[in-house]
Amino acid sequence: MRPTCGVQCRTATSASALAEQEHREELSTGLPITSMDKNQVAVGWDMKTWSRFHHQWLRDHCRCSECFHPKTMQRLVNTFEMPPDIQPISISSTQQGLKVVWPSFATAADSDEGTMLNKRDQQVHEHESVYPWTWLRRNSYDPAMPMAEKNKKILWGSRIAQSPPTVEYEDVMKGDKGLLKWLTNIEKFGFSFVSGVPPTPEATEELTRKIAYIRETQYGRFWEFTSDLSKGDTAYTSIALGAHTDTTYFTDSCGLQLFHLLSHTGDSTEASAPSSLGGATLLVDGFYVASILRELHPEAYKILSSVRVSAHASGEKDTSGIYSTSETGFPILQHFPPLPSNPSNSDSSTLTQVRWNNDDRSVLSSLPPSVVPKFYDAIRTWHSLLSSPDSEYWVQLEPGTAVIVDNWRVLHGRSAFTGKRRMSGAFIGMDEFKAKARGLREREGEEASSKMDGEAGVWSVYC
Ligand SMILES: C[N+](C)(C)CCCC[C@H](N)C(=O)O
Ligand SMILES: O=C(O)CCC(=O)C(=O)O
Repeated sequence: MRPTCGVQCRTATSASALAEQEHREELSTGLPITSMDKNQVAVGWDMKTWSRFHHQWLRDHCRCSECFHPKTMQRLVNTFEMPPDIQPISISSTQQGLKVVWPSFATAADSDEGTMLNKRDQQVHEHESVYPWTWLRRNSYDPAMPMAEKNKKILWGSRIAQSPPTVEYEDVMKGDKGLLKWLTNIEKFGFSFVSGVPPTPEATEELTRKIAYIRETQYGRFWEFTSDLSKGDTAYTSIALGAHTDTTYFTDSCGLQLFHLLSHTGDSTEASAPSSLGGATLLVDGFYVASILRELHPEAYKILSSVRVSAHASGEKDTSGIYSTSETGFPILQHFPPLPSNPSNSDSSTLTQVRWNNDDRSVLSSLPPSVVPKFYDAIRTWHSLLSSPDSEYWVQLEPGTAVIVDNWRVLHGRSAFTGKRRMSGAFIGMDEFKAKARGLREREGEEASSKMDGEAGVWSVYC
């Protein structure tokens, strides 16, 4: 017997009579007004704001437990068994959301021979879907109704030093609330300190894993490094490193990077103040600097947003081989959707990633000759803004305070140093970071109004 969709099914005649009665009610209940024609359902959010949803879109997006697996959150309804011209038997506004009664058709659950209903039974069992209003509004595509971004980015310059975003280690380790605060800091500012971290590799790794599993690279998983050239990269020296993002030579650059200075002592045995030994950390908000570049040097902005730059890492070529993006290259400033050739201030392209490491930049071999001088002018302008006192935030890390950066937005660097310096940290993938933040947010119930569990199925804001 085919499982029903967990709600009462009705025969066609009673459904339309009931819908008529419900329609009269909805006008008096302040619920969104609904109507339909042969292709779409219209939802009136207020007298001026309407959304339209194609019937097949609605049926394909039913989230009841028969159409959408309640645990795996994967589609079960067979999109391709659904008649392209499917039409509701009835629609109505309810407190729970838009209710639609559909004619039945075979679904994935029915594809198994043993459960196929005979034709008569199929006609009796309509299928009822309920679409929560907030889910519908968030997923409106005609027109699109993007919800106000909850955690708008806060761009910053050197003055962030006055009150840098910080969370307590204890809070992060204690539970979801503290962890979400940390991740929200990263979403807003592109970085966050964590104070009170035991200055050990073990505690630092455990802290990192509160977000997600570590992204392993040619440098290992969780790393401790010092100036011993144990790996073929200048990070393993004591020279100064200008503001850069890491792994520009990966198609998918690492999303987050955590740093925790475990110790820094002079060459001789007496104690020495870390600051006298150098090794200060530099942070720069690449989105802040890009916003200035776009405003003051639009031509340079366009070049950094269009020229495809390749990068490489070949310091471990005997073991990990040669990483290179020379086949494709990526723009220094990546947008979604891609920046149009003649960007206007009003265009909807959003800067999504800064990919900049001048030390790892490979041979420029694909630029038209006429563009070469313009490219150098553009990166010189970019570099001058990145390295301006207004952009640079210098901080002397100390054991006990870790810092994590969004490696797609915030550039980091360091001053040269002497003495024995042990830095530790790890990379985390951008997808893993975002997935964790979404999961915490849903669990925190911040989207409670968009989520409904129970008979009508499981509704999540994101899927
Ligand atoms: C962090 N750790 C020292 C392990 C690796 C540093 C990698 C630095 C490399 N030039 C890049 O930009 O990716
Ligand atoms: O040693 C540091 O403080 C930073 C090193 C660095 O820039 C990197 O690992 O990418």
